[in-house]
Amino acid sequence: MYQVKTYNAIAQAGLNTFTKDYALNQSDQPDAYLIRSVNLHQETLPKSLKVIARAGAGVNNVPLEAATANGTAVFNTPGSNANAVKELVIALLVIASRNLMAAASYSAEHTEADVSQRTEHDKTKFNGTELLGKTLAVIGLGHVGSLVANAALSLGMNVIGYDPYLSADAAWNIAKQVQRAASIKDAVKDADYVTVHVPKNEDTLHLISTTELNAMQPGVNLFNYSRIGIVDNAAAVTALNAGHVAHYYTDFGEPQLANRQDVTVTPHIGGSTIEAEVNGATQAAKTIMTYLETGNVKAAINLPDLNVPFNAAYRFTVIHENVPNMVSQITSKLATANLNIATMANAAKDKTAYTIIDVDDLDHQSSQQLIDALNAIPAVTRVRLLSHN
Ligand SMILES: NC(=O)C1=CN([C@@H]2O[C@H](COP(=O)(O)OP(=O)(O)OC[C@H]3O[C@@H](n4cnc5c(N)ncnc54)[C@H](O)[C@@H]3O)[C@@H](O)[C@H]2O)C=CC1
Ligand SMILES: O=C(O)C(=O)COP(=O)(O)O
Repeated sequence: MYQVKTYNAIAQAGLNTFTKDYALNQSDQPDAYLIRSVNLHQETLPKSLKVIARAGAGVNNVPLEAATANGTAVFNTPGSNANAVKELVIALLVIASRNLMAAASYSAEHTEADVSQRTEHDKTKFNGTELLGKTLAVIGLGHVGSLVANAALSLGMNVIGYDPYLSADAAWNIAKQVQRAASIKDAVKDADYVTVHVPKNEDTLHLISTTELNAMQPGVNLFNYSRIGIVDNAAAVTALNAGHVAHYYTDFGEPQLANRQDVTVTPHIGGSTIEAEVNGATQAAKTIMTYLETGNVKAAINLPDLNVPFNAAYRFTVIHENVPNMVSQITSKLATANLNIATMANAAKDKTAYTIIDVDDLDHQSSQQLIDALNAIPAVTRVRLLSHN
């Protein structure tokens, strides 16, 4: 039985994906975590933990170095909630252009006596503009940004994108009318609306700060549905106070943003639709099962891709540092145990490497000795022995 520990509200339909070989929240020695936004940075990851699956996109809440050192694979569920974020950002573009928040609050305050005055006479206070023909800058054109860019095009907007690290797969999803900017400043200089869809990491902290805000034209509307800290909120408040930024919409509250007419904070609901939650939880559960049962890896955050059909009787998987002489050390331990290798594959990503070795015969008595010997190789962080049930 595999043990899975869940954090946050995980959609039941996703949890139902687990087969009868999986128990949920029954052990303090879990094989897997299935999480959303819980902050794991202060947690000590148990040695039993082989995999963390984040239902959703951002993994800034996961201590990636500690996970890698623990031999714990980390996955997210790319794209599972991208449509939810896209729809929210498009809604906010419409809200921004029509001054909808202020208009609705104004009408909500009406009394029977002044309803006619408020609905007809005062409507001139809430004239809006149209999105048609306006310019949207999209910073980050991955799963979310590409959908936002394409949807904005279909509303008749001019769309300028900036993403220096765009993957080939992501590029295929972007309509050719999206103009490509060479820098953030170029992307935002003519924009009426600027939206940011990048992961949070040390390179994107304060990606939008004073310099970038000053490069925008007065009256710009700014959207941060990525993460707190990607927009420098202190710089944003200065730009709002100066009237340079007209309105700031974000999914991430902070005291300095509170009680301002020119800031709209939503409570981190970008991915909070029934559909996105089911998609993410289902994808995460499948990822956990594939990794625990086969050791195969596709699109992990901290391990290389390695996909070997599991046809042999037994499989060793070894996570180790990406340093010379590892494969020969590993195979020499198998040779010492008199094991014949049926299939073997190895791949590396950054500082980490991963080796899969399939064998047909294994003497159970000596298998633990072999696992111990492999674990004793200094740069090895995790050894697993898998077999078909
Ligand atoms: N508010 C919410 O509930 C949600 C927030 N998010 C946030 O949005 C982020 C983006 O999500 P996805 O589009 O699904 O991720 P993704 O990984 O598909 O796309 C991110 C894109 O940002 C680009 N990028 C990275 N650094 C950049 C930089 N310095 N400048 C410009 N582009 C850069 C990458 O090349 C990639 O194309 C997530 O990492 C997460 O933090 C995602 C989903 C829901
Ligand atoms: O997927 C993401 O990165 C999100 O921000 C969504 O977070 P959540 O799963 O709603 O806590």
